[in-house]
Amino acid sequence: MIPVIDWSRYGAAPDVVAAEIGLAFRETGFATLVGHGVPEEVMAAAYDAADGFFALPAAEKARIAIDITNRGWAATGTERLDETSGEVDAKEAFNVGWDLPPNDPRIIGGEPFRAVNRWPDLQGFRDAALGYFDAAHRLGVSVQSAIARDLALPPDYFDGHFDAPMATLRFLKYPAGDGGIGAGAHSDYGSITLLSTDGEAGLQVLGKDGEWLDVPFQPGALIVNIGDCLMRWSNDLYVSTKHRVLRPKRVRRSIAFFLDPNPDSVISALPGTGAAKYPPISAAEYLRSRLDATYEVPA
Ligand SMILES: O=C(O)CCC(=O)C(=O)O
Ligand SMILES: [Fe+2]
Repeated sequence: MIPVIDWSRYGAAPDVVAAEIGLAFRETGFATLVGHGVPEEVMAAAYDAADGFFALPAAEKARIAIDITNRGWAATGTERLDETSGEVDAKEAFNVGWDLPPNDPRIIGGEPFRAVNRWPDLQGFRDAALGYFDAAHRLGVSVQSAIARDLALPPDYFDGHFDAPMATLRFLKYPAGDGGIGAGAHSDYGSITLLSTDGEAGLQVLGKDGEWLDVPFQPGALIVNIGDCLMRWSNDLYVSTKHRVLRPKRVRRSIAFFLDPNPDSVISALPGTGAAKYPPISAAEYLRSRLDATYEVPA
């Protein structure tokens, strides 16, 4: 069961809403957010931008192919989210990262995951992508503050961990097909993920009994789920749950926003979560290790 949480109540009743999302993260790691504050027109503009991009000729998209900084186009067949399966994912994707100018000292200094974004030559694309990125980032920081409350930490506990984060906005497109896998079974890598889908079925979550359950679609809502970084940070108090996308009957689009901490954030058991089960690790090191495993598609 994935609970539906009306986020517009968070301002007036922060502790109540924090307890609701905390419970969801302890039980399944998934919730559906309505009243989340990402404007409808921002979401619509992002879908339009994504459609425009995916319709470009492959040669055009290949000019901004995904690189070590996790920005750009991932062509169909270049990813395998289920590292144990022999199947590659039938999807294509485009990633936008934390936006910086080329002369930013963090880029010049070689900080991990700091880079300029790779933009297609499409009118309005950059504004639409960054508009969605900013709105999702704001919501993500607000969800992190609820997590702090749920864990009896000061509400601003995470602020310094997400003010220049390794966040990735990812446009996804799954081609229509007959059977097979759109995105292999996986748990996400980061702290939290905010996911919008276009209503075409396919997303499934692995239940505790080992059965795959369809995630119900709610127009305009955002699915929020936690990733392995937050599971580790919370000393396994929260659970990141496996999910997958079946190859859809019709073309399916979705927009994911992966919120990973600042690169130099140290991920070690949060105060009050008991004896640490894992050694400390920097958020950048953790993300790198997970991305490397996903992209290691044998020839
Ligand atoms: O497209 C979706 O609905 C889910 C995608 C997903 O789970 C991911 O990219 O991590
Ligand atoms: Fe995922």
